[in-house]
Amino acid sequence: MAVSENVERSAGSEVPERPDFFASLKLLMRYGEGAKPLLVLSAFLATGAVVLELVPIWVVWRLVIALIDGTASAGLFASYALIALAAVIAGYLLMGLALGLSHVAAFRLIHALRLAMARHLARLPMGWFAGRRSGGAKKLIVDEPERLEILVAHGLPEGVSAIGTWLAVTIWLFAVDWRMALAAIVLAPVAFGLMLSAMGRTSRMVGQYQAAGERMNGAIVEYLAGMAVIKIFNRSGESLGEAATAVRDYAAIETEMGRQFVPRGALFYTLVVANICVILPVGMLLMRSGTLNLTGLAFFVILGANYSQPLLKLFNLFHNMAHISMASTLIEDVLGTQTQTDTGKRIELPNREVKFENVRFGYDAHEVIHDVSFTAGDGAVTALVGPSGSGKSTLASLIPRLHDVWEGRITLGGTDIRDIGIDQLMEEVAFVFQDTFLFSGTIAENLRLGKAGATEAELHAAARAARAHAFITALPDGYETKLGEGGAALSGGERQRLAIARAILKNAPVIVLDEATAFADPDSEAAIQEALSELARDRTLIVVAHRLHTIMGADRIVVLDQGRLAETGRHGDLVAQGGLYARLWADYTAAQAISLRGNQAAEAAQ
Ligand SMILES: Nc1ncnc2c1ncn2[C@@H]1O[C@H](COP(=O)(O)OP(=O)(O)OP(=O)(O)O)[C@@H](O)[C@H]1O
Repeated sequence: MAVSENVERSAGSEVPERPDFFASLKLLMRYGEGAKPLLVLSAFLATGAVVLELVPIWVVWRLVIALIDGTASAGLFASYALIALAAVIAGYLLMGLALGLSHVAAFRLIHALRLAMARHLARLPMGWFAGRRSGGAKKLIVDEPERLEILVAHGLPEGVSAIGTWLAVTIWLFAVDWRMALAAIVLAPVAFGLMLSAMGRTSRMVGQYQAAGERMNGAIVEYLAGMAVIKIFNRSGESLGEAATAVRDYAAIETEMGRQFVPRGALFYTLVVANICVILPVGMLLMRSGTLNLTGLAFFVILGANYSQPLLKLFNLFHNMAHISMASTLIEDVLGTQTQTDTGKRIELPNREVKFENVRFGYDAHEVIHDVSFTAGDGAVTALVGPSGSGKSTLASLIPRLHDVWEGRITLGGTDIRDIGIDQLMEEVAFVFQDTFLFSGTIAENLRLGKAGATEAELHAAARAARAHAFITALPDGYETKLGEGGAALSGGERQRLAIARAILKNAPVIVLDEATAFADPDSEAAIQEALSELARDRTLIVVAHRLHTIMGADRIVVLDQGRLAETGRHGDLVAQGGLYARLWADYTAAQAISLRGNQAAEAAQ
């Protein structure tokens, strides 16, 4: 039990409170295979560029010395000007090249991360998805890796070169005069201390910021997705209110983070370039004492006052570091979430009998399936029935391992489904959902999800068997008709028949069918029943049944009551027993009679 339970429980949508400042580096080491050499080269080139940026400052210093010495001439000025110009142009080119490389490296890393996340997500338990609003999950997978761009494309080359150059020049300054060098660098630790404290303050809020961002994305996606219901109930004001509040909360946190960062951040900015205020008085004192000459002072005034400038390039990086680290922490969390176990084994199965043995399962800590055992015979039709919320859909979802059982086991042909490789299990079991999901794309593309590379003849045969061919060919573009997102252009019955055609194409020996609760019209329902009979032929069919007349001929009916097995048997025997099924049947036939009378009354009125 422990493993699956942990998988389900670790799958929630918790946002960590604080970021891990080393998370980005860990991701880069693990997923940056194609990016690392480019980054090293880029940092190298960027260091060259920053060194070249210092050349004009050195040139000014040399000219000042020449002026002091009285050796300055027009030729000297011209040649130094040329050196400065060449350095500026070369620096510009090197920096361009460095940034070009670092951007390619960033895109490679982001690409590798997205791919790794997409692969990983496909193997996560469904509980992970259920715990998130779709907008929040989209933000996590699409937006968060993007944040690494600032770090990799700008932060690393500019940061490494800035710190490298700063250190090299610091050593140079100390080599010339250690007292003046101390005066030049004394403010730097204070500036960095302030910056670290600013980062610490923002990092404390970044968990809230992230959660607010997920809430905002979720609220907006839900607002747009629920537009039809909102309009019907004329509730646009209130629903917009919820989305608007989420946006305001997000903006408020962002503003507060800015307020926390800016005072210290601005002071960092000021102190980094303020060392001239220390260099000048210390230099004057040393000159007075006769231990520093004018050229020495000029050196520190010109070079010492400017050499911290490259560190300003880190400002933007520092400002964003909490967000970048949080994004990396979240990505690490996703990639570290335990996936479903997969033995990868292919097992020769003697038959396709599905057996539940003392199965327990629940969501979060709440158990909803209690010790259920039954057998769905090979090639037989087994129906799961029970009052709403009794656990029918949950039980069905355990067969293709949308979730793993907590206790007990489910076997297919005598083998625990967790021992069968996921690829094989997916070939063995087709699942037709109650809410049929159709991707935006053509009908043919949607059908081919059942069998990649299926020929046109195969598509048509499956669609005919699913009683879908006629309505497909009646569409203007036939099988090439494009469906809107989620297949919005088709009726519920048509979507269900496409899903059945897809399952027929897949030709899996076990079909799990979560029967749709309502269909648009009796014609459509009759067509679906025919399609289902085709689908069930020679296959093990497990159907979650809502309309009991459709399963009167089932080989076995499994009746659930609040997650427990209440009774099993065939329709006639169960009705005769007078238990829960008999009551459900009585309610169902009474409801049918009422709707029949309603229809007759409507017809009579016409
Ligand atoms: N993703 C989920 N997270 C938490 N609880 C869930 C989830 N899905 C279902 N449940 C709960 O599990 C129990 C069984 O639900 P399930 O949907 O399996 O019942 P059902 O018999 O199929 O219901 P219906 O006939 O209304 O579709 C219910 O109490 C339900 O609230």
